[in-house]
Amino acid sequence: MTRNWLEGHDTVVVATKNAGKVKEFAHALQKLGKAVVSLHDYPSIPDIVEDGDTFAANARLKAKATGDALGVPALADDSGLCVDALEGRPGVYSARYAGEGAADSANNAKLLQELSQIGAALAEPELSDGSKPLSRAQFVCALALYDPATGEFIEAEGTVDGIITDRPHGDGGFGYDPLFWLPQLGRGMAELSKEEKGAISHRGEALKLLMTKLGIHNE
Ligand SMILES: O=P(O)(O)OP(=O)(O)OP(=O)(O)OC[C@H]1O[C@@H](n2cnc3c(O)ncnc32)[C@H](O)[C@@H]1O
Ligand SMILES: [Mg+2]
Repeated sequence: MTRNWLEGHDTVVVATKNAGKVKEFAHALQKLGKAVVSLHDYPSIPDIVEDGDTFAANARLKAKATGDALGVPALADDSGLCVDALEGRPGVYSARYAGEGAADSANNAKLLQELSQIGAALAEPELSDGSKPLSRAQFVCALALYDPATGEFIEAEGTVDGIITDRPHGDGGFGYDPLFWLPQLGRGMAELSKEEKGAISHRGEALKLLMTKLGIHNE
């Protein structure tokens, strides 16, 4: 176990420009009495090039660039969707699947279009609303917490398995959530509250592991 790097910090810097991630971290860290600030609060930090080959490498890049710029510990999240029928794509390219700066809606449309092009279909019954299960998939989240004072990282990774369906379910969450069905719950990821998503998601799992590594017990 490492010392608790967040001790003495009422605010955690999360090295992200993704508003959906900010909301989820704010919700989770509020329970520890910590507020969250993000790259939206530091517009002078230059755009960080995410050119790592893995989620973990990109999370380290974002945490280091931000922590070094601000001189305080920074937490970064690199995450994405790995779809079995697409041999793990879009993976680390999830944010720019439909092009640089693509909106979530464009990425979701591209996912359905590619799966339809290759005729992806799971040999499983339709859902009760008639939507079709197209492929197994996994959300992955790599977290890196970086301390600029020592150059050290603490890292954690989480995953959640699900199924991509041919139509959306729910309008909560962000990103690919509307197309991600959780057969184990019989609900879509975008149908879950923040609390429910945090309890089962890739990000929730990674965060729990990170907190354990920091010696913080959050239950
Ligand atoms: O790099 P930052 O600034 O953190 O923001 P980003 O949106 O670019 O984040 P990533 O580079 O980690 O790319 C993650 C992609 O995967 C998607 N994604 C990540 N977590 C997700 C979740 O919990 N639910 C749905 N989609 C998710 C998200 O919408 C992005 O398209
Ligand atoms: Mg990104």
